[in-house]
Amino acid sequence: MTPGFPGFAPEFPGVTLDRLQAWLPTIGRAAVVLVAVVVALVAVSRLLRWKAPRVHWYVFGFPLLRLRMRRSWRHLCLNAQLTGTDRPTTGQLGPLLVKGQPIMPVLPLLRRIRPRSFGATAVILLHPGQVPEPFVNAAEAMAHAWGVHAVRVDARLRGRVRLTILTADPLISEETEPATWQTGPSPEPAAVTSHPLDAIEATTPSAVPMDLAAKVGQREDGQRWVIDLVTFPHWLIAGATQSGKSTLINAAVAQWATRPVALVGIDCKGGMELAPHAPRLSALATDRAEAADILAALVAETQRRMGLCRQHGARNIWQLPPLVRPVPVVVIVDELAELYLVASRADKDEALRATTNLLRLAQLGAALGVHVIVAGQRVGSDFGPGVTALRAQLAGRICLRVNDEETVKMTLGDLYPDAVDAAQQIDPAVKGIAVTTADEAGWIRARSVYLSPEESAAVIAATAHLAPVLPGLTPPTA
Ligand SMILES: Nc1ncnc2c1ncn2[C@@H]1O[C@H](COP(=O)(O)OP(=O)(O)OP(=O)(O)O)[C@@H](O)[C@H]1O
Repeated sequence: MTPGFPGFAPEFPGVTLDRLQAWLPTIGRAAVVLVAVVVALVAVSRLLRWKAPRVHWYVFGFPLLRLRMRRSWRHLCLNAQLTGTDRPTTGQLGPLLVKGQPIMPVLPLLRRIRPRSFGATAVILLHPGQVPEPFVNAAEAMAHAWGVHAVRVDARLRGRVRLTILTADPLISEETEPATWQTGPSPEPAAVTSHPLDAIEATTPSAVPMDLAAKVGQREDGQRWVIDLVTFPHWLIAGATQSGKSTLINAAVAQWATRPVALVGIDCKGGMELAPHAPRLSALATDRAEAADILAALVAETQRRMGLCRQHGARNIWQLPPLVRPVPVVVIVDELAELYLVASRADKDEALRATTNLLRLAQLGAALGVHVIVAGQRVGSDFGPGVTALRAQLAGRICLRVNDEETVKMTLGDLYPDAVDAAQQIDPAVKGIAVTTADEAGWIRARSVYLSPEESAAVIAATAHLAPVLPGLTPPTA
């Protein structure tokens, strides 16, 4: 019998000292190869991360994230109370009815983890009896467990929730967007999108609204940030001073200015913000008395459009024959509070007239091609009951950094309660970041493009001749 290695003999029969000595070079070579492979992988990973971050993400980052998600799923569900049960939580024990926590909780299924350029997406299948709310509340816990920047939970589908996993904050980057799309597409009104009103009753192919989408920045999921007046006819923009409100409005105006659209400015801070757009505006109010007059004239114009639609049996201006169809009007109100503030009896009447007409425009305007963009540093219930009625009409919401919780809640809380936290966490050091309405995603973070005052002025100068004249309104003297 071959002399055995005493310690090994019982556990590894056949492994002898001689054999072990014979294997040593092979084991050594295998170890060297293994170390070389690991070193090479680390080097390739670092190089890719530096030179081609996207390839690095697909080759290394995403498989590691998926592994982390799968491994932590059980603990995450247990700790964040995301589990369901396949047994009733109440039962009978002798004469007693007992209620308790399930000993064998059932995990919701984490499925379809797919790589995306911004991170990943996944779907969670809910068990019967589960609701999406705990998953929405657990978004922060998921982000921590998986070591990612943020997890967005979309709970609008039945029986499942969709996760958007962002590995890093794509909005914090030194790079600026190329100027080609900052200043808008060509002024041809040919580009069209479907209009929600046409789904109700479409008449002729020409009854399609003009493209009223302004590309104003980048969303955190990598898509363009678009303010589309066809999808959401009216918008509320809240942002503290120096948060990037004017820059955002400039970016939108630069896009609408290139199309046959009438732009009207209401800037009761003496026209300081909107005056640079004056050459392209069809009217500009610089105080509340002027604002009340302009808004009254626009209500009259809205009523005229109503009559026109009635006469032609149309449900919106896009169904009118092209020859009689009026141009869309975008009314930009900068500093909403200035319309509502009241210091005297005379102020009260003027404020009431201005704000009532603004509300009427928001109520009636959508189908008649009159759109309202309302901006302010603060939006509060102390403005009066009219402000919540106005807010109810403004389906598009944008919340830049603001200074008080009430403004965040007023801007987002009624439609997207789970967006309130995200808006409160906007970093004051990074300008132009906002939480915004996003058609298919509910809400999303986004950052506006930076359009310098010179670039903005150049677009206004180049498009000044396109400013339509509206009935009852006088264009501002530039
Ligand atoms: N998207 C952006 N990227 C980079 N810088 C930006 C962006 N948006 C705004 N800024 C910068 O932030 C500063 C404030 O922007 P802006 O004037 O638009 O803010 P605001 O909210 O209108 O302030 P105010 O109410 O005081 O006029 C400006 O210096 C501007 O250059």
